[in-house]
Amino acid sequence: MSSGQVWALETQGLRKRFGGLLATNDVSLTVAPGEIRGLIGPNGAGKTTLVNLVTGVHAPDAGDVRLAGKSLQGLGMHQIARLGLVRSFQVTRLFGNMTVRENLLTSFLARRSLHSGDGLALTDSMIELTKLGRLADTQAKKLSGGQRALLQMACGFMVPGTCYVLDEPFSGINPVIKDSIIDMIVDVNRRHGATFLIVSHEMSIVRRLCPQVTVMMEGRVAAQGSLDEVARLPEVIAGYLGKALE
Ligand SMILES: Nc1ncnc2c1ncn2[C@@H]1O[C@H](COP(=O)(O)OP(=O)(O)OP(=O)(O)O)[C@@H](O)[C@H]1O
Repeated sequence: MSSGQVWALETQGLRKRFGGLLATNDVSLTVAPGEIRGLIGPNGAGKTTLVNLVTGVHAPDAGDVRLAGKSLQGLGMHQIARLGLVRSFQVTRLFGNMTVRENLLTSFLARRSLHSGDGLALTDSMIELTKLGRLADTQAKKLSGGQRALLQMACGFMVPGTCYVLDEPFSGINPVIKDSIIDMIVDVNRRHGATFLIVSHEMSIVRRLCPQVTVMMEGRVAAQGSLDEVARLPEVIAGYLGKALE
């Protein structure tokens, strides 16, 4: 990469202390535009803290976050989201009495001021991507848990994000829905050039989705490379207590 590279997402020396514990300790990483980056590491490594710092849930004690070259210093969660950094969709609320289609359209309309696009067309394309076509006019409360998770994620993609940060998007989700979520991420990445930072413990999915992963351990970036490269590093193996990254 040339030195003039503008990263989709960049953290510089991010530090966050909780009492005596440095949850993130000088974390610097760069994610290129259109990349799908994995963020892995053992329990307690600081991954969620990093996500919270990047998305403005926590203010860092030191360091900075840049989105497309612009510092996010001092900005709150909502301001950051408005700039196009969109967080995991586990928190997106669905309206149980509304249909799948209405939920998607509502997500679009709630952020209408941010769009230049056509809400109906985007809704149709999300219904196609999620393969929820048969259920498009079904109320959200009648969906299975997995289908609801899929719809929540699709609602998140109705936000015009340039960079999506997904924290454990596959946890507790059945394999069929997992595949649909993976397809949706790949499609949003290819079609809209969106950038992703994905925290996951599911190595087979990380291997499929993420050409490069960043490994965090004890609050620091311990390694970066392809999953197979980093899985061979002694310090990574030791950090996972000798368990293979499978
Ligand atoms: N709000 C908080 N107050 C105090 N300690 C916290 C807080 N949030 C996180 N921590 C601590 O910071 C460390 C890093 O936690 P974090 O949740 O970021 O790790 P993680 O890599 O996401 O772990 P996991 O994979 O288990 O979710 C842990 O020791 C955790 O207990």
